[in-house]
Amino acid sequence: MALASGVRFAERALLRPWALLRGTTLGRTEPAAGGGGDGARRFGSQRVLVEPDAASGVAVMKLRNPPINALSLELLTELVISLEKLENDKTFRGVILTSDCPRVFCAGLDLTEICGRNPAHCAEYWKAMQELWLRTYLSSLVLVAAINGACPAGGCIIALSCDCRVLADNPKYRIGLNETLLGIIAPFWLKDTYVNTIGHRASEQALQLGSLFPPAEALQVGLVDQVVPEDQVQSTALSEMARWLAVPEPGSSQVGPIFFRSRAPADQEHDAKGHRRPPAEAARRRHPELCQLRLQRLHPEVAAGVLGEAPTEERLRAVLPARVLAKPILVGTVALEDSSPVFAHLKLLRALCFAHLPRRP
Ligand SMILES: CC/C=C\CC(=O)SCCNC(=O)CCNC(=O)[C@H](O)C(C)(C)COP(=O)(O)OP(=O)(O)OC[C@H]1O[C@@H](n2cnc3c(N)ncnc32)[C@H](O)[C@@H]1OP(=O)(O)O
Repeated sequence: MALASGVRFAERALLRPWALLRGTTLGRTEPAAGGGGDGARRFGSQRVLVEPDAASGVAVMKLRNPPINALSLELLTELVISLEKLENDKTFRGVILTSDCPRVFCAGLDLTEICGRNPAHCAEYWKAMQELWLRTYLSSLVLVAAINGACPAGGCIIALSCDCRVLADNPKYRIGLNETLLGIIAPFWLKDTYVNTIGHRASEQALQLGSLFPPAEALQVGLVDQVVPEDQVQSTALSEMARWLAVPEPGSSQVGPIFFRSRAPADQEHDAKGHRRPPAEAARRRHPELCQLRLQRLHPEVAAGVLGEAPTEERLRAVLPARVLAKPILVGTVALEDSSPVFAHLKLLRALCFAHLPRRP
């Protein structure tokens, strides 16, 4: 009986997906029907505005770090805290990520957090960036990116870690991993996600060329799932969310991680008997290094001594404590062109990645 009514509910939801999301709008918050208004209360922080709707179990999270939503340390931290709060509240099953700044979804890393800053600050910053990735990539919530502006580099990283991407049809809103053009090579965990999303050859080309795709091309290559007129981005994101959440329990609470990682190799997704692994475990198998990051801290020796001097693997090995070196750590995640004076200080990133990311088994 319960099963039958659940199926009927799902059918209704598929026919009218937005019905699941009554009370939720973007840009304003309507009282949740029958919810006593509790779901309509906004919360958040200075740079992240959260519009929760308890009735639908969906929250809209808006990045609000004008003018371009650069990922400052504060924004990264506030995003992680907001996501954690929603994840810990079992009322919520989905989050729509969008921008509160006109024309820009997110400009990526805040380069002022890296250029000319001391190693300790860079270490803290890079760790925060990785934490955000972990929080989104391994999230048990369904994440939909409502991309209502330009979405380069770190902005694209956030979008890629979502289950679904809806992009506004504006030729100025380009999306992609353009790090190469800044002299940065994307970390391998990012490369893997690109490959999972748009395929091997397309990723190879896009990463090497630092391509930023206009909407039509982004859709064609599979980087986004929908391109819609700008004024329909939010409503489309809500419809997409409803579609994902319409999957009946218990699957629906895990549908994001399962779908997101379903393109991982079968041996990561299934055990020896062919049974599907829980999504979190599959993710950990696919990206063990991401999970280890939680346990690792940048060692003071690294922060203090090596970073500013164009570190090499050998020099890092000479400095790092033996227990860290028990696992080889060279991943070559970020390489930088010394010839670029603007980004000269970004060479710090290289050491940070070395220090944080163990080699893949
Ligand atoms: C492993 C590595 C992982 C990630 C790597 C990264 O994320 S590196 C960052 C890469 N980001 C970019 O390449 C984006 C560069 N910015 C842009 O393309 C444009 O600024 C953008 C986002 C399309 C917005 O264009 P718009 O015309 O609206 O603004 P404008 O270019 O005039 O910029 C306004 C001011 O913001 C400053 N700024 C731009 N990007 C960044 C940034 N990433 N970090 C810090 N500051 C940034 C820009 O210089 C302007 O400053 P102002 O003082 O007003 O001149």
